Amino acid sequence: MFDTAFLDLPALSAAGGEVHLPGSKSISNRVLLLAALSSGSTTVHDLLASDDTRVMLDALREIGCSVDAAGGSSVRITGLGGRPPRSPAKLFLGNAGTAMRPLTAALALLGGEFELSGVARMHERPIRDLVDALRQIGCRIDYLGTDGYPPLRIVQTPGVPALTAPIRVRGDVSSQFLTALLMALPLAAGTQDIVIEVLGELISKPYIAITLALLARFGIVVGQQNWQRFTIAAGSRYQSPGSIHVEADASSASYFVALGAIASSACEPKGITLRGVGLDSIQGDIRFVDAARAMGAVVTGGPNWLHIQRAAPGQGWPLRAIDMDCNHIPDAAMTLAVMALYAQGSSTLRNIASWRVKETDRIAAMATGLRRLGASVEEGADFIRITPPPQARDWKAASIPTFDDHRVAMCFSLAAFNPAGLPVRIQDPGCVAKTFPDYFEALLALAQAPAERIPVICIDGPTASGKGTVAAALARQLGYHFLDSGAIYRVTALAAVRAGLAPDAGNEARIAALAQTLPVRFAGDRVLLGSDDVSQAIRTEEVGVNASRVSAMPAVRAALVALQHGFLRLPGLVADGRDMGTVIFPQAPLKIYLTASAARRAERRHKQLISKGFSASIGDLCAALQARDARDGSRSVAPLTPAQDALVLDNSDLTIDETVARVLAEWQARQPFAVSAQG
Ligand SMILES: O=C(O)C1=C[C@@H](OP(=O)(O)O)[C@@H](O)[C@H](O)C1
Ligand SMILES: C=C(OP(=O)(O)O)C(=O)O
Repeated sequence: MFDTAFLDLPALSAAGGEVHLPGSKSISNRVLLLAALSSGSTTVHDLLASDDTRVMLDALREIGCSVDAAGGSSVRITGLGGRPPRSPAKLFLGNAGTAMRPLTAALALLGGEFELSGVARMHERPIRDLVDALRQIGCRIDYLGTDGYPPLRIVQTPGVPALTAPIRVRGDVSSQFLTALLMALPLAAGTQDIVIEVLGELISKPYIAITLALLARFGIVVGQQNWQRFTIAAGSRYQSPGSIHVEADASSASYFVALGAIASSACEPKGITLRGVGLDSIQGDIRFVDAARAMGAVVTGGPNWLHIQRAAPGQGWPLRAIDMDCNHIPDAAMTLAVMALYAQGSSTLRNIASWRVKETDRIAAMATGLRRLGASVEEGADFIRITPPPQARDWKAASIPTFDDHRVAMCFSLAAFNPAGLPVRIQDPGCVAKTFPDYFEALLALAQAPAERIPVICIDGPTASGKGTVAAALARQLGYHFLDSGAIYRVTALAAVRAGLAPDAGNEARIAALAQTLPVRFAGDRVLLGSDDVSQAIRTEEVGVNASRVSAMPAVRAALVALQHGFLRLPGLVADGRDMGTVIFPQAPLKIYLTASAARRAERRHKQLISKGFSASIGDLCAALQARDARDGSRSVAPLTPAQDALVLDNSDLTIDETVARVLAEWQARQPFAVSAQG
């Protein structure tokens, strides 16, 4: 997951390949709660692992259900099965509507003392309609903060309330209130039919269809008339299906359907294939496919797969503008707002008032981001109209605020396909953890950009200048890949010695041949040679000396060029070494030559050695450093010297953090975004 302050996506040019999407949030959290209300255990396969399901699982544990890992993405839930929940309990439910609303109803009916809270935004998301419905049947629920919003306290004596009259609930703010009642009220359906009546127009109806489909899987049949009257038959009992599979998330699919619709396919495989969800999904957001087709996308599909391709020019590309009632696909419709940037004419998305009370005010958030990109946007209480930038030159390089809303972050990544070739900055990309923690990894695995558009920061410099530490920290802060070219020379030296080749001039050709196909891989902090973890082995003094010798061999350096170029991948690279800016990435937009006085570097090395328990003399270390500088600076091939366009940064009097901050400031100053990193 990218948990950086921002993620800069370079302009993307094409996309293709296959992705298996994570599980549906709406199905996962419903199944978890239904399993918790059943007797015995239920194994849930392909469960979504994200913030929303984590808070639900934590809550279920807290109230006394057992939750056991069952291999891979499966968990086994042992339900309460008629036992009272453990109480008192305080439950933190993050920003998960699918946890807050259904748990409120279930716990109010089960009885006990509970406090339900969430993140600050959850305390601004309405819950009054549900609380009013539950109070009608005698449940005691108090507001702990603002009336009508979480946090809530439930203090309920156990025992099922007697329900005679129909229970009424408003359906025009969120369908989750009705879902919550439908999932909880079977607890009270022992000897009586339970009738729920919806007041006002029910929104987001397909989510009620998901609820009914999953209740049926747990043995509860609900009759419904016109989405207004729902009847749970007397004698209904939750019966675990034993095991259940979660479909992939149809809302998450929308970003990849859109990707297929707007990105060209430069090479095979053509288009985007999605696995795990398909045309017969029980999730209403699968209807996003119809909207994407109406805009021009070429979509084919089967029971659990979809394939999407961009239409031929003039036949759906550029996309067609649409005017659509989006009430049935409230989440996926946000993706249409970004697709509208690639359409001819203005697109209007209507009947989306609920956007204003979700993770953020989504109509306002989408309008902000779209305007920053150069679109004209009109917004009303329940609609948004988007007119794309008239010409490629009217697009702007934008820093997109995401307001802690996963969908805002995911949607706007698609703006990186803009015809102006501009990068897009997504602020706080980690907010996708709500439903799709690895979204950006999945996107970047499919997206392509020409090598010259992928940014590289080169950090070259002499030994003990701190370049490795600085480069690694920068890569972490930017979410970029990291090339430790020194480690590559060390691995080459190790591999040569292991192959019986002493690092002598006579073996240059053989070592170069070995370097050509060196099976080196970096996995997090580990360095692998084939399947062998050599992270420790390459750090010995002896390997260091040998690395210096092989690195002076022109044929070896030449053999390692392609391997180093291979590290240049989306979204960008920080490369640390001695010839990154001069030889390997001469086109890099930022080259830093990091140095410090020999005396300061000797001191640093001395501290390092002492901390590892070795004794050393600063004088000797200083002399050794100077000798190494002279050797590196005078070798015939790729001598250590600043590139002509490098910025020489002497960090003799700077800490590592200060050095990183300086380089980052240089990088930021070179970015085209009109708005600052945080703004
Ligand atoms: O029941 C559900 O799983 C959901 C219902 C929808 O909310 P509303 O009914 O508030 O529109 C949707 O936006 C949300 O992401 C999930
Ligand atoms: C509205 C959403 O979430 P929640 O389940 O918290 O309502 C969403 O995921 O877009």
